[in-house]
Amino acid sequence: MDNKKSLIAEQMSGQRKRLVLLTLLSLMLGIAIVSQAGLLAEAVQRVFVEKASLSSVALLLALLLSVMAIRTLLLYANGRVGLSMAAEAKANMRSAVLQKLTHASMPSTLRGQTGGKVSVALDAVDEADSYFSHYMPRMAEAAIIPVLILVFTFILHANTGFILLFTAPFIPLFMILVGLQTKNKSEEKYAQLAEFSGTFLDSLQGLVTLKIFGQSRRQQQQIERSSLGYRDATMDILKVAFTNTFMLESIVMLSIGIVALELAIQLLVFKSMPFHTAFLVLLLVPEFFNLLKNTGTAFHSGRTSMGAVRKVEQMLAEIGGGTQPEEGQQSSAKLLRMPPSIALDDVHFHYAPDSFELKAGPVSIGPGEHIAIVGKSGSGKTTLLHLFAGLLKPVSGTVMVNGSPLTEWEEDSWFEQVSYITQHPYIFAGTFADNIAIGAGRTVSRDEIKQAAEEAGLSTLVAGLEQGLDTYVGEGGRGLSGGEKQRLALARAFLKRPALILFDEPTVGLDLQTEQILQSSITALARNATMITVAHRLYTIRQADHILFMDHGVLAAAGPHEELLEHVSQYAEMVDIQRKGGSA
Ligand SMILES: Nc1ncnc2c1ncn2[C@@H]1O[C@H](COP(=O)(O)OP(=O)(O)OP(=O)(O)O)[C@@H](O)[C@H]1O
Repeated sequence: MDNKKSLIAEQMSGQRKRLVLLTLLSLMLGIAIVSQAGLLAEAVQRVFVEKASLSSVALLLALLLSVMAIRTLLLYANGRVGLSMAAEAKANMRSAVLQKLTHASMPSTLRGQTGGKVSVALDAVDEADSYFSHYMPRMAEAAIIPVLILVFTFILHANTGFILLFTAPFIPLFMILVGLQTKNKSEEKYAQLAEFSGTFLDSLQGLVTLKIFGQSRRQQQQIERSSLGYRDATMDILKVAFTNTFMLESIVMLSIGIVALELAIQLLVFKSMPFHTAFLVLLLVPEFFNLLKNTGTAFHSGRTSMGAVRKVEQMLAEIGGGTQPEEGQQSSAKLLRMPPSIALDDVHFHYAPDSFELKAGPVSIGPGEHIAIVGKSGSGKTTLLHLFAGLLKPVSGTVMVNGSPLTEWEEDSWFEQVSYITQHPYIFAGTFADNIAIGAGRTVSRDEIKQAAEEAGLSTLVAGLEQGLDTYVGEGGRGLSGGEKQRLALARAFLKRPALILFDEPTVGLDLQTEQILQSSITALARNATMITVAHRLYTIRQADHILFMDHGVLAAAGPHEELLEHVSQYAEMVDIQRKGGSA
């Protein structure tokens, strides 16, 4: 997406046809308003001044009724066009946010508070609605109809034309002043809402921790503070809105009063104009000001929307493109489903310029080899695993897969080959079966899901549940232990049959039986795959073909276990500690 062009301008340029339609509808509406006033003035003139019979004006009244009906229809059509513009724009903005989040590099996606992002993606995008459904239709009307009425009034009675010409500019002038103030306030409101949502979600997720540390009262006060901040920001906007309405009403009343006074003087004192003309002008003037007044209100909500859209733009800019390759630069080369060879060619990575740095390479992993990454806590094991997975992009150097840079392989075909079993797999709100099925990336039969659950050692657990595979898990559902979650992630992997397995071995001690189930399932899964494990258990380390030993972000040594034991003293020390402690 081109960030230099504003999000609203981008949406508008995609909706040119609807904009033309809005302009045409507004023109027709203007003609209907003038015709309605003309017909009404004519009917009143004939019935009340010329005392014509009701039957002689029947045709005129029928015509008047049809024009009124047409005017209503045109207003409805105008609203419909605005609503469809808003629906399309909101859908586009949400998909832009989602696309950015899914395609940006992992660190930039994770930056900032989740609650804040949710509030921007939902509430701020929703607020953009009124720009398209309200502001744009009113602006199209304001650009055409008042001009039409003004020209017509000048033709009928030049004095009124001059009064309108003199008083009307106060309305847009006032709108601009108020609008500028509202835009900043609205941006402030969305910043406050994002902060409030972020604090609230954080507190909900960390409720147990807060309770244990006796911090729930402090957090409650913080929520209260951010909710009051949001309230104040909203009240500020409402204050501006009420002042705006009051001022607009005053200007309109005053202007209509001046016109009415001038008409009365012309009609009664100077007797220089016929009743028909005076009445017609008096019908048109409120229409003129009503339109401008509606535009004023629309302008206010338009500016509020623009503030919300600015928040969406800011979030898109903050997520940024990361180190994602440009579109078109990505190759369409598809990987074949077979264990890949992976190599690191002097890879250098950091999360931010002055943060943790990782240097690794050259490293070469053959197809089907099983690798263990070991090292102290914080030495960069998980970061290295993410670099292998392509979840993080190196700052310099290259990750090679089957002899070509990883970026040259089609991203989808790469992730189709990979299964990543983290220590804390994410369980989506849904049934056991749904959660296992997402591993396949295709529609799978109930039998396949059952089979995968069995292979991952989940069948005893599932059999003990009243609703079996249809039990709700994840948020709002039945809770799962760490070991159960990892087995569920394994079941996903069994459905997928990956060519590359990335495994973050649990650091917490699982009971012997669970550990054995996990171990034998992983071994079965890895039979025909390349596997890279962040290893904490001596057993896993010994079983690996090669060990990558990380020390303070640097790949300090690589080779088979026995060789490292013999030649790398720090490695030997670490293994010794593990042997004494059982596991790291
Ligand atoms: N998203 C991030 N942004 C900035 N720094 C990070 C980020 N993730 C991790 N780090 C830092 O990078 C360093 C390496 O982290 P990493 O998770 O790779 O270590 P590890 O060896 O896997 O540790 P452990 O065994 O404790 O899980 C740590 O100092 C950590 O604080």
